[in-house]
Amino acid sequence: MISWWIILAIFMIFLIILYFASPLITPKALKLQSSHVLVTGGSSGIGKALAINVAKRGANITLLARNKSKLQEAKVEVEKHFLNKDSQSVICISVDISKDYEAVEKAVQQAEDKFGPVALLVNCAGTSMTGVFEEILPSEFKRMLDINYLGSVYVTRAVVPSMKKQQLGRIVFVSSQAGQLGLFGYTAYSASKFALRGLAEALQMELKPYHIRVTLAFPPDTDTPGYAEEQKSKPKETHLISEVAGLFSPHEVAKSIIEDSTHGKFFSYMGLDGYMLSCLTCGMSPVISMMDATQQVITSGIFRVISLFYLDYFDRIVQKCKLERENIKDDKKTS
Ligand SMILES: NC(=O)C1=CN([C@@H]2O[C@H](COP(=O)(O)OP(=O)(O)OC[C@H]3O[C@@H](n4cnc5c(N)ncnc54)[C@H](OP(=O)(O)O)[C@@H]3O)[C@@H](O)[C@H]2O)C=CC1
Ligand SMILES: CCCCCCCCCCCCCCCC(=O)[C@@H](N)CO
Repeated sequence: MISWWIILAIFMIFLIILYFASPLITPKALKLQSSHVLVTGGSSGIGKALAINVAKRGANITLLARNKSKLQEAKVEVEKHFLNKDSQSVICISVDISKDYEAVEKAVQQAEDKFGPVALLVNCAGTSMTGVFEEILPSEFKRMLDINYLGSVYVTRAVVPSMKKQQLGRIVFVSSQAGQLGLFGYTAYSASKFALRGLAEALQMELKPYHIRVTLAFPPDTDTPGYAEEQKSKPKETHLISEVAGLFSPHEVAKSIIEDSTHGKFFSYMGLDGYMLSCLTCGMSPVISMMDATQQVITSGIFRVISLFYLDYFDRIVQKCKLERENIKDDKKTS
């Protein structure tokens, strides 16, 4: 009996050592004061909250999006949060990141001419759509990939050369919890967000020797104009399933993304479900903190067991909604 207590005590001491040793091996936090932060999709929702967060940290900010008046409104709002009004500024560049690589490269060049090489790039521009697979237009699958995946490739491709020269930088890809597991209604969207994972994992291995760190963020449902738009056509199943993880504010999501990326973490997640999902789907993602790696090793078995209960709950939602639909059809036929 006593030997079990000794093993437990050794294990606890090991965890405590890891906890204190982790900051020594994780990269130092990148200071954003006076540096150049480029946020795609910075005119709305999570992107705008990210811009506000880095404005408070003293950064110069480039906002990239298509709609000029929305960009201008966001600029005015972001400027209100400057740490130092005399030395900081915001520029807006209107470009569609999903279409023409040359146009994206020109926009990035224009931003770097003004503020110097990008120190932190946040690929946040994106869009979502939900629906039952066979009811989604084939062109929608392409649109999701063009904006959510290729848009991030293009901007990152344009930023990396100068970042490599500086041998310093951070790159964030905003995926989603729906980029960690596939759910009813998200066939087109999830695929585009899963694609970002392959990109982020491969790219981080290339950029690590240049002291550039890549972060992959998995936000849960977040209260933004994009989310409000998504609600309009969401199947009931998708609604009931995603309700499980709750609704977060864009500012809390932005805060955690900036904290994690400035500290060079590979995963950025929110809430208990986010923590469990990230441990469970860690795969062969890079190890930045020994503390995180230990938690992944210890928890993955038990989280897999918990996930089976979640999956069963989701399957029951899908079954219940199917029956409801069939009953509605039958009622219509008989009436
Ligand atoms: N809200 C949520 O529940 C969650 C969102 N996410 C992800 O976070 C990101 C932001 O979402 P959210 O804040 O809700 O979205 P919003 O719709 O509120 O904002 C999207 C932003 O991206 C810009 N954008 C869209 N398409 C393009 C394009 N082709 N070229 C350039 N800019 C573009 C928009 O500006 P404009 O239209 O003017 O171009 C806008 O600034 C997305 O990638 C989304 O998938 C992830 C998890 C949850
Ligand atoms: C141990 C296992 C734990 C499992 C927890 C599972 C929780 C699943 C919730 C998924 C929510 C999907 C959010 C998508 C958000 C998004 O990207 C859109 N809103 C974009 O607009």
